[in-house]
Amino acid sequence: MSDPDAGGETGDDPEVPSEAVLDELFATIESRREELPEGSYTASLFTHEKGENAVLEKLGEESTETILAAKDDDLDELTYESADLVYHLLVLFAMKDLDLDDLREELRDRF
Ligand SMILES: N=c1c2ncn([C@@H]3O[C@H](COP(=O)(O)OP(=O)(O)OP(=O)(O)O)[C@@H](O)[C@H]3O)c2ncn1[C@@H]1O[C@H](COP(=O)(O)O)[C@@H](O)[C@H]1O
Repeated sequence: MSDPDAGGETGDDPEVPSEAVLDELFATIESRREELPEGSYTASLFTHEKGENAVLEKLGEESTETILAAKDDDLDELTYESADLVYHLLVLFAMKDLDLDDLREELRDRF
């Protein structure tokens, strides 16, 4: 995870109920995209010299790490790597002008 002193907003904030965490995270990602603060890892993904390939590569790495954690039955590691994976997926969504409602609608349509 990012250093919480490097500009994180959600962290362990007790004001954010767990069911709102994804929305808060996505709002933070969109804010980083708009403001591009220095020292922000998220902002660096939006300005990376590799363009969107930077986040696509991270998605590949985090997917592999998630799979390896599952194969090892390491549930703490599986949770940690899954969070990395979801975070990078949300950065990709923001890059593509998609949002969580697009994901929710797609999932709901499968009920
Ligand atoms: N949720 C995340 C988040 N998850 C993962 N990461 C970063 O994604 C990168 C993952 O790369 P690596 O896997 O190579 O790093 P690693 O986890 O140290 O190494 P591994 O053990 O996984 O190999 C790290 O730099 C993490 O800090 C994240 N960076 C930011 N956020 C959120 O984004 C918000 C904004 O943070 P800034 O990016 O600092 O503005 C924060 O408040 C957080 O809520």
